[in-house]
Amino acid sequence: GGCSKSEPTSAPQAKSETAVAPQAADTAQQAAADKTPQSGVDYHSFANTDDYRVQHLDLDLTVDFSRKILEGEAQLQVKRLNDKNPPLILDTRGLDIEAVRAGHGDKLEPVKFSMGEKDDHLGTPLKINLPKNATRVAIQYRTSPDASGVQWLEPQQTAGKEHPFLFTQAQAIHARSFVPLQDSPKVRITYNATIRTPKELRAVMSANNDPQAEKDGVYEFEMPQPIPSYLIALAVGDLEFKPMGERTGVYAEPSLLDDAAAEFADTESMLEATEEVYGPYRWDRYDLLILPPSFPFGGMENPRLSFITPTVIAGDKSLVALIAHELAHSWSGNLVTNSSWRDLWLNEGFTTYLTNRIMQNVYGDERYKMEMALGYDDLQATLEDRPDSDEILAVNTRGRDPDEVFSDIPYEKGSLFLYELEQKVGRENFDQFLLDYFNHFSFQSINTEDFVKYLNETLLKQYPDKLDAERIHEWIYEPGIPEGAPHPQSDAFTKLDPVRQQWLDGEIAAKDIDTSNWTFHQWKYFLDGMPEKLSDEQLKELDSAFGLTESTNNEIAFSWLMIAVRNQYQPAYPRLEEFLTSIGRNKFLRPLYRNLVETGQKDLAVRIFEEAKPGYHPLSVKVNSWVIYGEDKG
Ligand SMILES: CC/C=C\C/C=C\C[C@@H](O)/C=C/C=C/C=C\[C@@H](O)CCCC(=O)O
Ligand SMILES: [Zn+2]
Repeated sequence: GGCSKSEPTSAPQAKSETAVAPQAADTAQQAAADKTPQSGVDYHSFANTDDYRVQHLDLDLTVDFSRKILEGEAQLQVKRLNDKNPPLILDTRGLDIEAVRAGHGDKLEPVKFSMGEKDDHLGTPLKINLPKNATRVAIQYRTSPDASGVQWLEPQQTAGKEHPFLFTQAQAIHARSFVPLQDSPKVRITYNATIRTPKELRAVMSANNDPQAEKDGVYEFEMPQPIPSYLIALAVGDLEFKPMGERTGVYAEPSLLDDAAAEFADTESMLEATEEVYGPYRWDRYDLLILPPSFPFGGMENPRLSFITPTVIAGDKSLVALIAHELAHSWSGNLVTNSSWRDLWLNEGFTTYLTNRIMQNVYGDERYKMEMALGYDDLQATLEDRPDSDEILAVNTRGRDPDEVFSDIPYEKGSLFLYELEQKVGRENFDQFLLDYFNHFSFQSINTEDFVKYLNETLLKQYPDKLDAERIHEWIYEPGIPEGAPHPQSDAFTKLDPVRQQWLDGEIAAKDIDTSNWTFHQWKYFLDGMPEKLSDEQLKELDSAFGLTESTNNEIAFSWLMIAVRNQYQPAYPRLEEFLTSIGRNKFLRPLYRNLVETGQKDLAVRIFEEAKPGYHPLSVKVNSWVIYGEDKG
């Protein structure tokens, strides 16, 4: 599968034998990428990024499904930031380092290297003694079968059941489990890759994929824009492509392709709507890759190719806000990036705010208000659930596993903060601010203090009568939500409250409620607002009137199963088991397992989890082990 250098449709380029000269990123982009954040340490990386900055990666990996490993070579182009010449320290986790060479260009000589002490959360530092002035390092290595950032799927875990599948998930600190590098979002690199696969499979990456690439077992990729390591991504499987618009298309297993292309047909409109307000799309194409159901998230914003769960293919476009979210990351997160995981809200709060705006633009005001109101309700639930320290936007992640700190606080509280700014200065003025912000920091990694400094120099200075520095500080550095914060509501929801109450009071039968025009949002609101306890009769009446146990909409099924678990409604338990063993998305798994444990049903949780575990992503095994066993059982 030769893949062209820049245009996704040109003929495969002849492959040179020596290491491909690093593609010079656009110098302005690289200069932006090299800007060291003004402050802030990344506690989740061993890399000595004050001495060296990796600028480019040339990767050459062979995919071995029989041994479940990736093996080959990573060549790093390294920029020296001083003349001290200390060892180059890189992040690894579970990598078997075979040999290391260093030097200039393709004149590389073997050099001494050593593995440091292993850390439970961070993995193992790789220390490399560099010859004076060496700027290129070549590391021969292989990954381990249980690499934390790679899932190897057997054919029966895929839609087609014939071929194996693999995909990587690097966010937050899992790139180091499949590439040795400076695994910190403060470092931005361009990359080229050669991926060698079994001939019947196709490889795709967060790079310039070529849908015409011949399935000959060798695929070449280039990512010419500097990106943080958590956005390096690879998938290999029985993948075909279907275009949806001029710059958008979908990769999926053949049996899913048509449904996925129909479900996400509005992606091009979303792309255009976002560009109109927030500036040009910098990444050439915006394609989607549909993963098998074990994918642990709704989506992952890998540049040029968002990885998407099949659980949002609902048949009615009801769950496409997820696509808007991953697309919006092309501005917030991928173009302007958090320089450490403490600052995740810069990625996710901005992206959640942009998602709501895209949904309003493409699907209208009512849907916008429902999405905002559901987000607000999720935030309230999480604020009750998390310790105060985790409610802070610039959250202290030091010494903690980012996967454990992760919640929807940076998403929904961050978005609500930006919504308040919009309400105070006016939407047009706020959009101008965001446009300027994305342009000012494009291809840079910044931290919370960089953002606050920029806000003080712009919006706060322009509207001193409308904005208050102390309140902004409270939003960012204090737990909870400031007094008087906006509370988004939806008429489509508020009119459901009396209907739900009339049913609960026995004044109306479930079958007499007109649900014919309800969107998934209204179903979710109606079900999530049910009291903690319902009688068996009530549960049976809801289920028989609305067919909830058999709902094919995974969000509706999830809300219903949460009710079924806390009421031990046995008729839904076969569906519960099928749901937990066939889907790997933690947004659904964690609350259901927690609900089972907290309602005295731990034995059932253990039995289902142990049965489902071989099919779960390593991340899902880890985070749900915490929920069920209260510790990391691996
Ligand atoms: C404050 C926490 C700091 C860092 C955590 C960063 C990442 C943690 C990792 O576990 C999650 C990464 C990927 C998330 C991908 C998609 C999410 O935006 C959506 C998750 C919910 C869903 O499934 O829709
Ligand atoms: Zn996101």
